[in-house]
Amino acid sequence: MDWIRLGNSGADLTGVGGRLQDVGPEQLAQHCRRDDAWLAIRGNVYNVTPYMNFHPGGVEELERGIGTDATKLFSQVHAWVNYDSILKKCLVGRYRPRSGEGSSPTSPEVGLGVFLATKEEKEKHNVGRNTPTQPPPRKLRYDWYEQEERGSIVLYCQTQEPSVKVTLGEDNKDLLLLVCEKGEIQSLHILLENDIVWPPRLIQIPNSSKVELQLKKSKPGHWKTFGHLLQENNVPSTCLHYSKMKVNNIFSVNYNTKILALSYLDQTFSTTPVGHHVRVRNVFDGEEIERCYTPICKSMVEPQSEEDQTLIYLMVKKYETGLLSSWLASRSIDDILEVSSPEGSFQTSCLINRKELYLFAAGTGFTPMVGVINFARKIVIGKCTKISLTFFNRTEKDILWKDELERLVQKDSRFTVSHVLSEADETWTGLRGRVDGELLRSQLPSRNPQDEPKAFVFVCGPTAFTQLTGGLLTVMGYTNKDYHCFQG
Ligand code: HEM
Repeated sequence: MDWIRLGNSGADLTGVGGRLQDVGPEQLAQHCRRDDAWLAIRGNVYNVTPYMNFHPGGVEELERGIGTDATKLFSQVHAWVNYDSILKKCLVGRYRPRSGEGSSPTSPEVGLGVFLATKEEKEKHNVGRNTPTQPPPRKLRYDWYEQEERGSIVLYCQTQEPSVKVTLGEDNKDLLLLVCEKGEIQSLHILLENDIVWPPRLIQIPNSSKVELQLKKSKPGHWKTFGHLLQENNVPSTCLHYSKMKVNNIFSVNYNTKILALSYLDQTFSTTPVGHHVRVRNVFDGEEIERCYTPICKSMVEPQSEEDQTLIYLMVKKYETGLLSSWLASRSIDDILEVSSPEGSFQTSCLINRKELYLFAAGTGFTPMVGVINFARKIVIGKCTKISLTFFNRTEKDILWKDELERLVQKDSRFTVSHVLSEADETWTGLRGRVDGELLRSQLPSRNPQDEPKAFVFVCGPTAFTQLTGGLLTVMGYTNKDYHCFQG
């Protein structure tokens, strides 16, 4: 709490005035003292000087990483720690290893979190400007083809699950596409040849890094061209950007949990990569409080409608002592919320050749599993043959989406669910207890280091649950390449 308070105090925790900059290895190495300590984790450089005395593992431990790219060390010790959230006020900029090793350098204005900024903001900040010393930016490759009723823009991305934001102007012709991946935002701003109908449909082609945006023409017919390109940009991105979103619909899940369907205020929608989360923030008595939520889908069984795609679904559990969660759970339709762009470190590439997925979730730690299950079910090449969810809750009425999970079991024979209750009543015939070695061994085969790895494990829940499960997995022979812990 003291650390959060310090972050909200307005003090400059970056030590450099908050202006984001590129940092190379030499500059990073100069900040290697307890009273002037920077370190890099997953491409971002943080000033950890003010965090030293707050680090739960102690000053000496944190000192082992300072002045260096501490990504490996950090992951070895506690890959599950949500460093980007804890250190967000300490962000100095992007880590730029020697030329050839990393991506292109940054111009100062790029840290403006343009991914979810409006076109006006983008123009105002001229985010695409490059200084003459910069190498040419990697451009987003795309293709276009059409049929009588529809046109399609195919984007060739770098990863399988990029974050994509689509905005259509009021004239229904002015189309802005923003693709955010690997710390960069690539944009295409197109004035289409003719009007289209909102919303377009975004399809992530399974097993490929291609994304297809299907545009429904307002009037069927042949277009000579797809329109003309107004601007294309590539800018590094390090910051979150908050957008105002409206509560479009509310669905009850159980006695203390709801699903809020949120929409942008204009013709915009965005996708969240698997396992990534957004933040919702609000100010209470002058203090800003935020909480992370992993967007889910409306249903794991029913196909997604075009409208569903334009909405962000958040499963919100009301915690009696949680200021933000109680506030969020009491929102009504048409209320406005502030929601961040997606963030997270999970990459679906770790699932390549893993045919069996074992998911261990406790309480709302279930929400990242929804995206993982949906993604795994879509894999065509190197298909998953087993998706096993072990879901820990206190009582039967706490189980989230119990019916939906049952429906999925009926629909997809690869999917199984085992519920484990810690405070079950006498009528409960399923598993009881908390996570321990015996329970884990009953749900998951041990990993033989001689065998080709075929299983991948996901864990999400409260910190104690995640830590304990992570430790038990290690005992069962799983290495940190075989499992991923989402922050609970
Ligand atoms: C890179 C060098 C780092 C090292 C060697 C290191 C080491 C450690 C160690 C040994 C612990 C104690 C684990 C235990 O008591 O079981 C710990 C805990 C912790 N560290 Fe770090 N740490 C590093 C960086 C960081 C950074 C940059 C952050 C910040 C965001 C951080 C946040 C935490 C947190 C939140 C815990 C408590 C974890 C928990 O209880 O699950 N650490 N660290």
